[in-house]
Amino acid sequence: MITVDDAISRILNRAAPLGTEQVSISALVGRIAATDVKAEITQPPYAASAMDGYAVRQADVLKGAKLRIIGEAPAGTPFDGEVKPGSAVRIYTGGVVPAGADYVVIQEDVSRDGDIICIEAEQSGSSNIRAAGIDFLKGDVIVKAGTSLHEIHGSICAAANIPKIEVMRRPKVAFFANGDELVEPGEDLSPGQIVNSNRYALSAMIKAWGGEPIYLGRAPDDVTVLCQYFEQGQDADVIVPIGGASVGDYDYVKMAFSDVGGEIDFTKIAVKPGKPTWFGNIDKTLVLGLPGNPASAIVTAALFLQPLVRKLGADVTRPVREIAELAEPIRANGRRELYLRGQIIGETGRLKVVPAVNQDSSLLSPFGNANGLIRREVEAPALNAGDEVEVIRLR
Ligand SMILES: Nc1nc2c(c(=O)[nH]1)N[C@H]1C(S)=C(S)[C@@H](COP(=O)(O)OP(=O)(O)OC[C@H]3O[C@@H](n4cnc5c(N)ncnc54)[C@H](O)[C@@H]3O)O[C@H]1N2
Ligand code: MOO
Repeated sequence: MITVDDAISRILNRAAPLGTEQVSISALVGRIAATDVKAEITQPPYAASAMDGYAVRQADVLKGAKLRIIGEAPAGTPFDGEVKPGSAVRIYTGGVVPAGADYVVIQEDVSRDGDIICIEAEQSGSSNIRAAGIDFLKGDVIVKAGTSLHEIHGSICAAANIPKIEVMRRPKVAFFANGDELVEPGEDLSPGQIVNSNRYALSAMIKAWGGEPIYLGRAPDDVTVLCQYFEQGQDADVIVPIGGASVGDYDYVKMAFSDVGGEIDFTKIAVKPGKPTWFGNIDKTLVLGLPGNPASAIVTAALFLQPLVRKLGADVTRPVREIAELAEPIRANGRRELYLRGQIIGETGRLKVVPAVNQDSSLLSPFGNANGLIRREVEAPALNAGDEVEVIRLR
């Protein structure tokens, strides 16, 4: 058996970031920028009025001054003359500030009589003009390579006149559930059957980590059929078989894996839950086998699949260990690194964690509240409420 840290390094040593692809700016959320993105234009492209009013020369804006309107500059249609002393151009928010003008007096501060305006209020403070380029200049880096792209980046790129950008390719993660006992949610259960629940958490987690989950289906305990599942997954970057990882007479997954030419890297990790987790490759496709017990599948996915998916996608985010205060006492640990499910509450720096009462690796209900894991080293001593532990967030 290898340690958790060894397993993570061995997995990551085999993984290099994948290539890049272009996506429309309407589909960039959650992707990782592959290159620096430089603005194609200056924004705003011209000095623009921030208010509805009159573009004038600042030297003219004295209370009581009368100015003659010589034209208008609505947004989209610049005025092509020049504002000379004593004149004004009717302007609207977003309109191009005409030559000669360096101030916009808001319409609330003037009275108008035909072509003449009179400045009624003392002017001070802002010119109400947005200078060209106050957002960014042509050629500025508006998104750095490696940025995890969020909801607003589409608008930032659009404003910079960029309709498509280069992002890292999403790792394709093909996964299947193994076991004769499995049926899909909503089906009737015959004696001995159990609902295939792992599929849902796995699919959502892979997506959340920036991967593209591809569910291959439910494979029976049959080596020939399992071989077909591995073959179907070979276009993916990673194949994740769930279940059949252990040593039972019906745990056929690794048999099928070697029948299709798979090479094992390791077969067991000193971790609880998740001991039967195994890793290898079929040609260029990495294969990470997870145990079938639901809590084991979820915890091992978070510990081992997450860094793999993120590294393939060039996402530098990794599970972070934080310190939290125990709300309940916990027992001494044994010979495997232990990950207890727990509810992390409070703010960073003052976290508390409440361990789930039952830590059996078949249980899903504790995850209703549990949002994280308590990490316990091999042979760690019993701890009391109030003692500090390391925690890792699941969500
Ligand atoms: N003699 C030994 N027995 C077991 C060992 C061992 O070292 N020696 N390891 C145990 C550990 S630890 C684990 S974890 C389990 C995992 O075994 P498998 O990966 O082979 O998982 P299965 O046997 O296929 O299933 C275990 C359990 O989980 C249920 N299951 C499976 N797939 C799903 C799914 N998609 N959705 C919901 N539930 C699923 C399955 O019905 C079983 O109840 O092995 C121990 N045994
Ligand atoms: O290690 Mo298994 O994953 O405890 O239940």
